[in-house]
Amino acid sequence: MTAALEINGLVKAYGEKVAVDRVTLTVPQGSFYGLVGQNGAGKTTTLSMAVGLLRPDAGTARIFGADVWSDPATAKQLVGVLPDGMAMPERLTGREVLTYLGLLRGLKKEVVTERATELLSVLELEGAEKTLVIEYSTGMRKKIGLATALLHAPRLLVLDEPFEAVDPVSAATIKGILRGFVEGGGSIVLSSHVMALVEQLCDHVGVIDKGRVAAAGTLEDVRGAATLEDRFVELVGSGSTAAKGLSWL
Ligand SMILES: Nc1ncnc2c1ncn2[C@@H]1O[C@H](COP(=O)(O)OP(=O)(O)OP(=O)(O)O)[C@@H](O)[C@H]1O
Repeated sequence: MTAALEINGLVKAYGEKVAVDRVTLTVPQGSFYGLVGQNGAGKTTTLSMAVGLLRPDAGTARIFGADVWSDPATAKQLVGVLPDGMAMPERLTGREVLTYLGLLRGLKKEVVTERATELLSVLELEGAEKTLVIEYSTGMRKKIGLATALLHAPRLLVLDEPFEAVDPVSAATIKGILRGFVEGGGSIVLSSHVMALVEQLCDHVGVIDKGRVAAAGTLEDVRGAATLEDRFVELVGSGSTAAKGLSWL
């Protein structure tokens, strides 16, 4: 079966700094894939290249077999993306953003209106329907970003830290939406720092450390008999060093 997302040998350097160093990962269809790594490990850079937002120095990314760079129209129709620090038209209301992006995606006006109403309601943004995005809180921005990712009913969702700054009630709603999406045959890749969340939601996990894949596979294979957090610290960390400083505190 064709993978939902297949990235092969992705490389990205910013000047001397190699942010992503030959990253190869396969996200099987129907899987809920968690990408974890420390701050600056290269998750956002990897995901940006995987969905065609950032051109790699080397390597390929395919979404259901469609190359993101040589066949972007096919690839981008199949994917919904929540980028990190999403740039949005800030002087539009949430509904206007959804309408604008839905029409750009080629959806019919009635379909956009119906889906926008439903998304704003499910994500509890109806109250902010008439508010400009520039006035949204960080969590509300995540939610409207998620709504834009879902609007065209993609087969793959790529979500960069979707739960960051989202309150627990909204997080529970989003978890429900994402689980339902996978149960309905969709595939998801999300990045997160929260191991418990990845353990709770995901069936596959990839650990990125200093731009490289430190481990990848099913959740069971990666964590073994340990918790994901213990395994993660074992793979990437020297966690105790932080505690040695700050003697003045
Ligand atoms: N536009 C840029 N210019 C220069 N360096 C960059 C740029 N974007 C990212 N980097 C560097 O590339 C590395 C990987 O960053 P990236 O944002 O991909 O990490 P991350 O795993 O998503 O981190 P976090 O968990 O903190 O969001 C970091 O060292 C970062 O400083």
